[in-house]
Amino acid sequence: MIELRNITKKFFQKTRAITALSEVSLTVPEGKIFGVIGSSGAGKSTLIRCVNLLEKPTSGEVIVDGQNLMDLSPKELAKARRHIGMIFQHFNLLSSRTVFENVAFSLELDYTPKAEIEKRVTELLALVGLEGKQHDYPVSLSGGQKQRVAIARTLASNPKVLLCDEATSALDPATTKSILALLKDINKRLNITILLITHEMEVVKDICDEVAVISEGQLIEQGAVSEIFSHPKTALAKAFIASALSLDIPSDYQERLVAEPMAGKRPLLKLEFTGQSVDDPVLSEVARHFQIDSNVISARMDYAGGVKFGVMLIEVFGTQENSLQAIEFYKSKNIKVEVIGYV
Ligand SMILES: Nc1ncnc2c1ncn2[C@@H]1O[C@H](COP(=O)(O)OP(=O)(O)OP(=O)(O)O)[C@@H](O)[C@H]1O
Repeated sequence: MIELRNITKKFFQKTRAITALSEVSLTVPEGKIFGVIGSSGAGKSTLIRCVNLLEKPTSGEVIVDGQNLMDLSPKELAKARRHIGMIFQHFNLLSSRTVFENVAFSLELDYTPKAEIEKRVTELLALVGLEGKQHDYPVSLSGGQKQRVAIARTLASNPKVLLCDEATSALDPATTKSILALLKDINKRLNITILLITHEMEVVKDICDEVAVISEGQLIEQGAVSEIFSHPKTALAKAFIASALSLDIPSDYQERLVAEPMAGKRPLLKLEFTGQSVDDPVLSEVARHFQIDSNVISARMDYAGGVKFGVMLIEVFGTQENSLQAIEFYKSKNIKVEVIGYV
C-alpha cells in the first residue's frame, strides 16, 4: 500500500545542506500497521511527511496504492491525498469549530449534502467513542478526546492509509493505550493501512506488525515486530527494546540490596523473557525440581507480535546450590538471568 524507494531528503540552509533522510526504502503491505522508531532528530517527521509529499523528497519514489505521487500534477496529488489521512501529536483541530464541525470539514469542502454529513459525522463520532460530544468545542476536551476527533475527521474522507505523526506523544499512558486500541480497531475494522512514527517502543509493541529503526536519516534495521524483539541486531534496537521492558527495583529493596552474598540475604534475580524463551511454567518447575521458592517483586509481561516478552524481578528462597541450579535451568529455557544482588 505504501512503498518508499531510495528516499533522500536534503534541507538547504544558507551555507550548508542537511541530509535528513538518506536512501530510505520501506514497504508497508495493505492492512498492516508499520512503525518507524527513532530518537529525536533521526528523521521520523521528515519521513512520514514525505509519504503524502508535505515534504517533497530530493530524490526517490513515493508509491501509495499503486500511484507514484512524484509523477502527479498538483490536482492529481490533491485527489490522491484525500485517501491518505494524517493525525498529529498536537491534534491540529480548528478551535472555532465544534466537534461536529471539525469532523464535517472535509465533507463540506466536498459539497456533501447536509443530511449525508449529519449521518456520516454521527457514525464517525460513535466509531471513535464520542457520542454526545458533537456540540463541544475542542478547548473543553481532554487530549485523548481531541485525538479521537482528529481520527474521526481524517476517517471522514475514507482514507486507505493513515499516517500517525507521534499521535500519542502528548498523552498520558492510560490515554495512549486507549488511542492505540482505537487505531488497531480502525485498522482491523476498516482495513486501513497505518504508518506511524514514534520514539516509544511501547507503541510499537502494542500495535505494530512491522517496525523499522531510523538513525541519522537511515533505516538501520527493519522486520516483523516479533523478529526484532527476539533477535535485535543493532545496539539502538536493543536499547529501544530495553526501554519498553524496563523495571525499577522498589525503593525498600534498593535500600537493602548488597552486591555480594551474605548470611541472611537472598538473591534478587531479574528474569528477561524474549521471543526465544520457552513458554513453560518455569517458576513452578523450579520450585518442584530445586526446592526453590520465589517471591515475585515486580513483573512486566506482555505480548509483541504474538510472542511473549517481559521482565520479572524475583527474590529467591533456597540453598545456594539450589539457587545456582535454578539459574542454570532458567538459562536452559532461553530466559536471560541477571543476579541484581542480595536482599
Ligand atoms: N525544514 C527544515 N529545515 C532544515 N532542517 C530541517 C528541517 N526539518 C527537519 N530538519 C532537520 O532534519 C533532521 C531530521 O528532523 P526530523 O524532524 O525529521 O526528526 P525527528 O526524528 O522527527 O525528530 P523529533 O522527534 O525531534 O521531531 C534534523 O537534523 C532536523 O534539524
